[in-house]
Amino acid sequence: MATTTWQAVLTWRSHQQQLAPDIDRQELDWLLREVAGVPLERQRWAAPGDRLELRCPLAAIADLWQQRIRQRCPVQYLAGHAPWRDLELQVSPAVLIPRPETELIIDLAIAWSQAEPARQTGFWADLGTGSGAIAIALARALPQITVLAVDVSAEALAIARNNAARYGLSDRIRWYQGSWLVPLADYRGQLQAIISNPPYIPTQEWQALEPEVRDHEPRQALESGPDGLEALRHLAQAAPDYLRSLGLWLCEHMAGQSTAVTALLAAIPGYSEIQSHRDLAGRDRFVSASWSA
Ligand SMILES: C[S@@+](CC[C@H](N)C(=O)[O-])C[C@H]1O[C@@H](n2cnc3c(N)ncnc32)[C@H](O)[C@@H]1O
Repeated sequence: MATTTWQAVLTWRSHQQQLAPDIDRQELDWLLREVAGVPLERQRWAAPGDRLELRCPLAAIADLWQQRIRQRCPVQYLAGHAPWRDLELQVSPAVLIPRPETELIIDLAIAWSQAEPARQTGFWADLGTGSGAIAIALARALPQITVLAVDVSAEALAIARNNAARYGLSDRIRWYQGSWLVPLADYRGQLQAIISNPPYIPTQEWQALEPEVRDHEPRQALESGPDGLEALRHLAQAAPDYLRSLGLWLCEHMAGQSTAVTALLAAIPGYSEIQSHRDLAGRDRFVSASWSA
């Protein structure tokens, strides 16, 4: 704990903002709130001399801010957690920082499940679980399902397990390390739904990403071959062996890949009701399909 005044915090904040005029000032405020516990929303009612108890000295936030500026490290990694839907998830450079647009995949899955009570049961797979965001949100929204969460990264799975434990979901999610559906051989023909936000960035575009992403987030969470479709192609081809009849295939993809992903599914006999879905910015970002054995 550290004691200071509002005036000291606001003077310090203005100085730190000037050190990095190109970085959105909300990122510094986020660190002040999330790491030091500064209640910035109360600022307008505070007098300059009012005292404030901080969780850590401002010097510690200054160190983090320097890492943000010099190393271009995302603030979520510096704080060690990220907000996502109504969750607060532990993150580290071993996992992708869960993105706001991915929140919609949960709404799409819930909407599908509401058409029939039977869909709200059984085994649902989250392939490439990362921080566990999708697995945890699905388990919370659908209390009768069991989620099978897979990732190739053991470090990511350790973080995902911690996150699930924090929400009391350890007995609702089973964890598997391995490639996509390979660890789920025991569930062939039984999956109610396969949900995934796989890597989908073409190799050339990965190289051109901003340093916050390219130099800090795991490459295997982002890049997926020359056309960005390697993982999605594999998931389209492998899923039919694992889905039960009328099961759901639902994946996120990059903006601009919608036609290619729907074509991948349409080329495989048995997929029907192939649909594109938009994110809140109006871009096609998800494809769903029903599998008929
Ligand atoms: C785009 S991230 C998604 C993470 C998380 N689901 C989310 O939405 O924030 C893709 C994830 O797929 C995992 N992954 C990459 N290749 C994989 C493979 N062959 N099998 C299983 N998981 C894989 C990565 O480790 C990463 O966690």
